[in-house]
Amino acid sequence: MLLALARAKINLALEVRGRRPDGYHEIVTVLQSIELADVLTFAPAEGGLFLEVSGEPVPKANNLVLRAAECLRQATGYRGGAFIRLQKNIPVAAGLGGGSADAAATLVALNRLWRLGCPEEFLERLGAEIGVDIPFCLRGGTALGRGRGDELTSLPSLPALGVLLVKPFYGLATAAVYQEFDLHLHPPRYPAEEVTHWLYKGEWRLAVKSGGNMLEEVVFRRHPELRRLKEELLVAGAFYAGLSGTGPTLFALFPSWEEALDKAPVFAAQGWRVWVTTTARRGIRLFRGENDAATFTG
Ligand SMILES: C[C@@](CO)(OP(=O)(O)O)[C@H](O)COP(=O)(O)OP(=O)(O)OC[C@H]1O[C@@H](n2ccc(N)nc2=O)[C@H](O)[C@@H]1O
Ligand SMILES: Nc1ncnc2c1ncn2[C@@H]1O[C@H](COP(=O)(O)OP(=O)(O)O)[C@@H](O)[C@H]1O
Repeated sequence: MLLALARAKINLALEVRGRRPDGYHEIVTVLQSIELADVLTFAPAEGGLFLEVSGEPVPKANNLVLRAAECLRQATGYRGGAFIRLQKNIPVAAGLGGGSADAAATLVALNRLWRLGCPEEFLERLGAEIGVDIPFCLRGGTALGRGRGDELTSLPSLPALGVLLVKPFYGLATAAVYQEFDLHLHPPRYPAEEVTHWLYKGEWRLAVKSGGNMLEEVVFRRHPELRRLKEELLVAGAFYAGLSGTGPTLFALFPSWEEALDKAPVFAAQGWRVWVTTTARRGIRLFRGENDAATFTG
């Protein structure tokens, strides 16, 4: 049996440079892994792929875990199956890349469980066909994403900073936010370039403070409560506060986990969902466990 931790991501910066002929958007983004993670277990099975889900509500049908497993089987011609359990801790449709993290963990774990020996680059390419954030979730740490967001360059790591995640009870669909972005004119901004510049200089404080997300304006226009929330997170002393991906989660960066924890109750008391975590240097972690295939209910 294998156990995998699938870490979520935040976007320290996100620039949208325009639409591509393939319908996607050309973006430049700085992606950062965080310790908030889903937990998945994998055991061999005959006769197909079986998934059990607990925790945050996410549909089983068309789940990215099953999509990733099926893609790996098709790409390699492997015939065996797996029992997979997903304990969903990362909120869904939140801008935190939870589904991509699960798909990435599935590719890594099944590659090991099924002894396929696929190289990392192969898994990254396969992952990119399923979702553009999957290559980053495989690699983890801090990285610059170009193109659709899946052409990656690893960047110097941040120290372990405290991360306060604050989310409303609704989710937002990625495609809908990008579509809405196209309806408006946006002044060009280059936060990803700035963050990257300061990270290479070893100035992580300046790096995180120069972050920004060009999708924020369209999301804030429809959800002015999120604009106010961002202001309050900054007033609470965050180095930086902003929308992660297409949202609706806002993240705020603090010098330590304790300081992020200290601020959390204020926002929880206002009725937001909150999580306290830290930045992470890795994406997926794999552990070998006891063989408990027999205890699976499938
Ligand atoms: C915005 C970001 C930033 O990291 O993350 P999330 O907010 O989704 O977490 C990513 O660009 C999303 O990543 P991901 O959620 O994996 O996207 P996909 O499933 O591949 O694409 C969903 C849809 O979003 C739109 N899309 C996605 C990426 C991109 N560069 N341009 C787009 O226009 C397309 O309409 C696509 O069909
Ligand atoms: N394992 C999974 N975890 C989360 N979402 C999933 C999963 N499988 C499929 N989905 C679907 O993918 C969509 C995006 O989910 P998610 O990755 O959580 O959001 P985001 O792209 O905002 O980071 C949702 O509509 C959800 O129903």
